[in-house]
Amino acid sequence: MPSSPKSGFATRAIHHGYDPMEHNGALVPPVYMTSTFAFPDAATGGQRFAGEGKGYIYTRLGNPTLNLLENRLAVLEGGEAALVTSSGMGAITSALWTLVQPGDEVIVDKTLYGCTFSFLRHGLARFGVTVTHVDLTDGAALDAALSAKTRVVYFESPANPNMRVVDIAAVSVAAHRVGALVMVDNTYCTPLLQRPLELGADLVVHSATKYLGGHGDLTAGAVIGGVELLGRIRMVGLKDMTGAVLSAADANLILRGLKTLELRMERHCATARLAADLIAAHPAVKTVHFPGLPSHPQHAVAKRQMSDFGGMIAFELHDGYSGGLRFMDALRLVTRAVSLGDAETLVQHPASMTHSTYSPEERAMYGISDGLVRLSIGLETPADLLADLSQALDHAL
Ligand SMILES: C/C=C(/N=C/c1c(COP(=O)(O)O)cnc(C)c1O)C(=O)O
Repeated sequence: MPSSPKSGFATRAIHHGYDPMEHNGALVPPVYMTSTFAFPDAATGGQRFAGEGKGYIYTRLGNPTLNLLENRLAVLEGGEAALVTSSGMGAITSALWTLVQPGDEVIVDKTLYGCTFSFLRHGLARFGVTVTHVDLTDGAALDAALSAKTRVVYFESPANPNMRVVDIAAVSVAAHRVGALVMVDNTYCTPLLQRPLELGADLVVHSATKYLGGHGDLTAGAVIGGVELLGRIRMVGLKDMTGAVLSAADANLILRGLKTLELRMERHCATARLAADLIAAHPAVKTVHFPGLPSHPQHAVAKRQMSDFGGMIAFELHDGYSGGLRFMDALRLVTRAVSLGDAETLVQHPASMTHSTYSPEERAMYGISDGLVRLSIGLETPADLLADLSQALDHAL
């Protein structure tokens, strides 16, 4: 096997779990574009359904291309097992439908991606699950909210869109005192910058649509954690509750994306630092939310649990939403679009776009102001990007 668990991140991302000499010398893993798998005889078919012996049955239950991607993601995140889904929401809902039942409680951070917020508030809550929003940057608030009914503590760090950073190790210690599971959405960081399982979390989820795929050409998700939990999430949440199966074609694109993940994240991070400094210095800007700035309220936590500060920036202009509109519409290189983690730098307005699932009152309560603008810093030549941001900010004065 070309790589070992002791190999570096990029080596494992490129080589883990695949040896060309076991596949006719094919450098690139074969893509199993099949929905179902033949049984050598009827008895074997029944044994496979009974979970006896190895062998594939049906792609929604498992597929060699998906399994290679799952093994690679597990080793990168430091987990025992992983499963992949057709979207980030597919990963999140497959996991939560498996883990909670009526009468349980889920404690979630105040700021979440809009559809995650909506699933929790308007989905799970309709089925007798109590969803409590807590400021998870406040340890005392979490301690006061935890109870024997708490099944899961869920958060994003950094959070979409206002970049709040949650202390993963501290929340994990508190949650485990009452026997709750800790589930961290690691989309913004990727396992290169942050590995929540190593900090005490029980599960990690990703929108692999973003940095892991890295090229804006697919939607996908992933769950990584212990083998027992992942087995339950696969056979309950994914197989039956959501059916959110990933295609082998898109799994292959993510395998390709992982090969350059380390290189891409290094570039995203380096350009984002330059962009954050430029934005913070511009007279049109009131506040910049970037974990790498000393002014960030959780800068010390970010420095401790992240190896770099990522490619996402959120900021507010003195002239609020109207200033934000002028800024966004003046951009010529940056693309006005939702999503993030692509080669192309993207800009969007959370209050009217990705977080429009929140009511105005909820947005005010959960720290998503009408004037907030979100940037996903891409891979363009930094000087070109900074020039575009600078000229567009001048329009927001
Ligand atoms: C349009 C989508 C955006 N985000 C999505 C997202 C998901 C959900 O991931 P799928 O979109 O279902 O792959 C999960 N977790 C996080 C932190 C996310 O940002 C967006 O913000 O721009």
